[in-house]
Amino acid sequence: MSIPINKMESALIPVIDIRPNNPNAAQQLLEAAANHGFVFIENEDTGIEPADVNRMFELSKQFFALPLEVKEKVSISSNKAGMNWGWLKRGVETLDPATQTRPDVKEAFNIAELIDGEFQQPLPDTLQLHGQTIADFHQKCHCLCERVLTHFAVALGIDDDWFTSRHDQSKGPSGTVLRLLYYPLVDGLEDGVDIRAGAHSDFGSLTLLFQQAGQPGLEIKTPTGEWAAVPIDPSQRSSAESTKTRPLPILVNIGDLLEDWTEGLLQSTVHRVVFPKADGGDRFSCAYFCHPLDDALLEPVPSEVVKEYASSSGKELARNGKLITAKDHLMERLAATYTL
Ligand SMILES: O=C(O)CCC(=O)C(=O)O
Ligand SMILES: [Fe+2]
Repeated sequence: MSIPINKMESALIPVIDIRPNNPNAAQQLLEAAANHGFVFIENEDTGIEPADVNRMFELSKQFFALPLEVKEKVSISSNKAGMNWGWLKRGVETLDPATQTRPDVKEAFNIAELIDGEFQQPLPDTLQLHGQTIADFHQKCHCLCERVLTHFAVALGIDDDWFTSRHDQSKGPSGTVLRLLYYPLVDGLEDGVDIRAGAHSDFGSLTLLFQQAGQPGLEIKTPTGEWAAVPIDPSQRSSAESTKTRPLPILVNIGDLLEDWTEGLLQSTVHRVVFPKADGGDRFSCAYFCHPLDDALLEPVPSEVVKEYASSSGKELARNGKLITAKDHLMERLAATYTL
C-alpha cells in the first residue's frame, strides 16, 4: 500500500473524525501526518470535553497570575528531581537558539505524568486544590494519544499496539508533560527580534494542542519555507452554530520521534508562535506532550509502507542510523533550548 504524498503549501490542515463510524480514520490520519505534520481531530467522543479544556485554561490563568515568589517555589531550576518539570520563567526557553537573539517571550508550567496516581513535583496550592482535575486531564489526553497512535499503527500495517506498548505508562517513566503556556503582551518588544515561541519541532511523539478563540499566533512552516497561520477553528460554522453545539477540534502535532520511527514519512513540522499583528492581547495555550517510555529505542518501525517511502524518498536515516533512546533525544533537545 502506498499513500498519496502531497506536501501542501498552506496551513489547510485536515479535520478528521476518528469515531468508529469513520472506517477511513486511520488512513486519513496517516495522510495528514505525512503531508502536513498537523491534523485537527473533531472533538466528538474524544473523551476530552470542552468543559475539561476550559477548566484547564481557568487553572492556567490562576497559576500565571500568582506572585513571582510563589511560582519560584515550583520553578524548574529548583526541582532537583527532574529537568523538565515545573515553572519556566521568561528567559528560560529559547526554542530556536540558532536564530533567536533573545529567549521566547513566555512562561510555562510543565506538569509531569503522574506515577501511581501521584504528582512527581510540588504544585502551588492553587493547582493542588484541583489535583484530581489535572490528573484526569492528563489521563484523558493520554487515552486520546493512544487512540491516534493505534490508528497510525493500523495504517502502517504493523502490530496495533506497536506504538502504544511503547507508551504504556505502567511499564516505566516517560518524558510526558502537560504544559500550560502563557504569552504575555509586555512593553519594549522589538519587531523582528522578539517572538513568543521560536521555530522548532516538538520533541516527543505527539502533541495535543489546545488554543482559545481570539488568541491566534501559531504558524507552521510550509514546504516552500513560508509561514502559514494555523486557525484556531478550521471549520466553516454558520453564524447560528456556536462552539456550544460543535466544540473546537483538537489540534494534533507530530513530534520528532514519530518522524524518526517512520523514517520521515510522518512529518515533525516546524512551527512557531508570533505576536498578533494588531489589537492582540495575551495568549494562553495548553499542550500535552506525549512521549514514549524513556528507554524506547528510536528504531525504524517494521512497516512496508515506511520501507517503500524510505526507499523512494532517499532520505538519510536520522543520526545516520545510530540508535538512541527517547530519553537521550529529549535530553539533547532540552540541553539546546533551556538556560537554567
Ligand atoms: O502555544 C502554542 O500554540 C504552541 C506552543 C508550542 O509549540 C510548544 O510549546 O511546543
Ligand atoms: Fe511546539
